[in-house]
Amino acid sequence: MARLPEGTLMQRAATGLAAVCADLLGRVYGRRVVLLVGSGDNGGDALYAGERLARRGAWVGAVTAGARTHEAGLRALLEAGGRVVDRSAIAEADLIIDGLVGIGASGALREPYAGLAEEANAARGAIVAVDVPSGVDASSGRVAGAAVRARVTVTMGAYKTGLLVDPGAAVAGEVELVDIGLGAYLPDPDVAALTANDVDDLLPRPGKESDKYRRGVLGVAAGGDVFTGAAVLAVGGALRGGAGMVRYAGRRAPADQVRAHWPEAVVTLLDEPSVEHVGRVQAWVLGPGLGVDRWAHELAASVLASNVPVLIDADGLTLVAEDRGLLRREAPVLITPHAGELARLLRADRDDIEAARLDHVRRAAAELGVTVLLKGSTTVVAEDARPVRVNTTGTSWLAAGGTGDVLSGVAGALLAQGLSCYDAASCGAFLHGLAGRLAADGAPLAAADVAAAVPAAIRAVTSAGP
Ligand SMILES: NC(=O)C1=CN([C@@H]2O[C@H](COP(=O)(O)OP(=O)(O)OC[C@H]3O[C@@H](n4cnc5c(N)ncnc54)[C@H](O)[C@@H]3O)[C@@H](O)[C@H]2O)[C@@H](O)CC1
Ligand SMILES: [K+]
Repeated sequence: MARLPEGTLMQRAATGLAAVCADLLGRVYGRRVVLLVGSGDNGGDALYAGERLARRGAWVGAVTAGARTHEAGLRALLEAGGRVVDRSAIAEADLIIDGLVGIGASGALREPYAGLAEEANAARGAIVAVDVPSGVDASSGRVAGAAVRARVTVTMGAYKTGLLVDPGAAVAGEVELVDIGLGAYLPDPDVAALTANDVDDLLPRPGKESDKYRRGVLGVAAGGDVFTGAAVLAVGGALRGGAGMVRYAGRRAPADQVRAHWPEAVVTLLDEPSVEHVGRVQAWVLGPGLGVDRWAHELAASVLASNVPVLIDADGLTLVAEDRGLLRREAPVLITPHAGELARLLRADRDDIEAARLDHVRRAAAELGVTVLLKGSTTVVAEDARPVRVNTTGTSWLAAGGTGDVLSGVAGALLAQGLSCYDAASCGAFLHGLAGRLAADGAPLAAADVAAAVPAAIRAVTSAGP
């Protein structure tokens, strides 16, 4: 890269930041903007953006929080008519620019930074965070103490992992990337996100010589006398996810429900907890609504004794948490826990997992020797020696009963069609998240709607274009 004059990157960052702020304000002239300025270059970005807004007629006040302040940035702000103010100005601001700390932060916010973050959160003005919301660890999404809750985060040069992974993602608001001329991505080699084009490339498509068997047969061992719906939803997800055929195996009550909802599925009523006579499948989904009694345990053992990939979810995870020996098998295993289920599997604390999802999903993959899809408001997929894939689709409306059963069906169908656990999990999460958005469209959804929207999600990635 050719050498850039010192400060060029910061000027580009400030220009992008000021443009986003001006958009958010609508009219700049006469509006009150307060800058929270830390001692590093993150504060410098805020000061130069403040200079630009002051030149357009905004009232701009800087609250300087550190022992030092970016000297040239402060001079520029003062020359443009801005001023240094005390923290009481925060409450009256129309817009607050958070330049306390960026990627140079370490550990929980110290005082006075932490208190300023809380005051900004309590104020009426919208907050624009510079690079990352202060208090969020840019490389992991960890929040160790107080953190700014931003309306918009303007991030420089690259999407930081901490903006994609909770709890950081939850406080970042909308994320706007400013290209400062370093290329759009400064790759963190340990984290990746699939795009619609990646998913399009990975998705299996039926060819001329395909028949239902060659397209992939998925076995579903799910549902019990209590949770019959889980079986219906998992089979629905599997059919919409492109399995050539779905074989359902289970007890009377869920089997009757599956038959009634899905005449396409081949149903085997099990008298014994064994799948020996179910017929050939290329992969299994095990666990949604299955129960955790002795019968369920034996059925799980029978499924896991097969030589095809198995996706384990829900009650299946409770069963393997009690008997980890079930996971010892040759063929691949994909587990799809939420934080509580992973806590039981790792004998860890649920809150610790929520606070450091990347660390725990990596640990689970390494310790259990399986592929792990950790569900949550950001879903992450880990496999030993591969980058963690962070899912960028999804919507909070997906936090509804039964959506996880649909996900296991969709990802299971991709496994049966020959994708690896890693690709099936990450493509499954992508399509499921997108289907959730399409189904919700700003309003509550039911899990069955998500399954119904999976084909539209597949069409959307196919037509996304290169
Ligand atoms: N690196 C680059 O190429 C560019 C960086 N830019 C900006 O520069 C930022 C990074 O600047 P710096 O490296 O100066 O670091 P920061 O400004 O992110 O933070 C470092 C300062 O914060 C203090 N600090 C660290 N942890 C703290 C804590 N927990 N509580 C209170 N204070 C704490 C440190 O003592 C240090 O003075 C980026 O986030 C971005 O905003 C942009 O100007 C564009 C170009
Ligand atoms: K910041």
